[in-house]
Amino acid sequence: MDFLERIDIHYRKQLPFVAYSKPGEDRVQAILQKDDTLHRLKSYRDTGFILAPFAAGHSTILTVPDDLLEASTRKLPPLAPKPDGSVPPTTLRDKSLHVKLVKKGVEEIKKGIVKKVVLSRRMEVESDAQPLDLFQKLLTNYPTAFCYLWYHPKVGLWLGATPEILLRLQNGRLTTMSLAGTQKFTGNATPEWGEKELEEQQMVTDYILDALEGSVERLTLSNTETARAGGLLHLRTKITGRVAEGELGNIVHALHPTPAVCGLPKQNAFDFIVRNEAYDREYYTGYLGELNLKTVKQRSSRRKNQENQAYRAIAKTTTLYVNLRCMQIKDDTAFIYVGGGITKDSDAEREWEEIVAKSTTMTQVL
Ligand SMILES: C=C(O[C@H]1C=CC=C(C(=O)O)[C@@H]1O)C(=O)O
Repeated sequence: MDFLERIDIHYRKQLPFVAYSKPGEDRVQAILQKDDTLHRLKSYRDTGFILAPFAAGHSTILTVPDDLLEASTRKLPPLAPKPDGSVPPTTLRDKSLHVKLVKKGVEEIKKGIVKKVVLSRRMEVESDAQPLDLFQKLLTNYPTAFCYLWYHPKVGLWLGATPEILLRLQNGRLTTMSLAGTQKFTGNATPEWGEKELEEQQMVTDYILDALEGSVERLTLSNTETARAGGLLHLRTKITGRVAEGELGNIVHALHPTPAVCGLPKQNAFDFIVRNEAYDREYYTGYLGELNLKTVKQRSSRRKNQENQAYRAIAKTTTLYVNLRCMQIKDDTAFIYVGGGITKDSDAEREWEEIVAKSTTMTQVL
């Protein structure tokens, strides 16, 4: 039985699982939990796959690695999106509400209450697509993103293709990134950036450095570069350092939510978001990924089994991604979550266009 079939059977039995592919890797992995217990994360020493919300109103969920699967993405049948399948699910009402929200955010900045705030919305599209087909399209379309399909019968079904890593920790070496600023990719992978985007991204870099100082040694920054994410480009600076044993939870809490998804100062931006966005972000702009897991091949000698290799955890690696460019599927509706960083120089119309462009990462596969 192949990788997709096994996941499909698990999903039909309404049992929790997550299937995912890391940026640039040509393999897809899955963690299957054998029963439908809702495990909440107790400690950052736990092992499994976590899905954490933006705000504390929802739980951080741990998918327990009862069964681990892996396959080569090259062996999965590629599913390309429909060429005309990128109509953004927007209405005039959506637009006017978002423009109003952004203008309110800019006023808040002018009053000096916040310096930056990330404002988002949830768009709805009718869809009867099969989650596994959507996941395959994500894999085909966004090989440089972290693509995932996450399911728990007591929580719901989420999927996405995010360009942003929250952190990676392996053998005491920490990697994170400051990712912000957006423009459409129009063929030039190294375009000019405006002041607004440069400033917006610098704020994220400064925040991360400040948050990590004290708990991370030998902090090092890469040059700031342009990173492509589907049809979009962002500014990215990679940050690395050394971390002592047992610091993971503190580092996650110091980083999340970064100004790439919340704002500055953090608490004021957070309060503004909760009071004004008028919907619940749930797991959008939260984070997800492997916690203290390292998978190592136990090669099967039987050839027909080679797609479904079994794995066991032997060393501790944590790789968490920020849950961006994602959607939640409920019955026949896909809820697409998108947002953008607002600074004093934001133009509300342009901010609207930016989130419409971001929404096409998901609408293209629907
Ligand atoms: C909040 C989102 O993107 C963040 C990450 C990269 C660029 C962003 C921006 O340019 O605003 C956002 O900070 C989103 O995609 O919903």
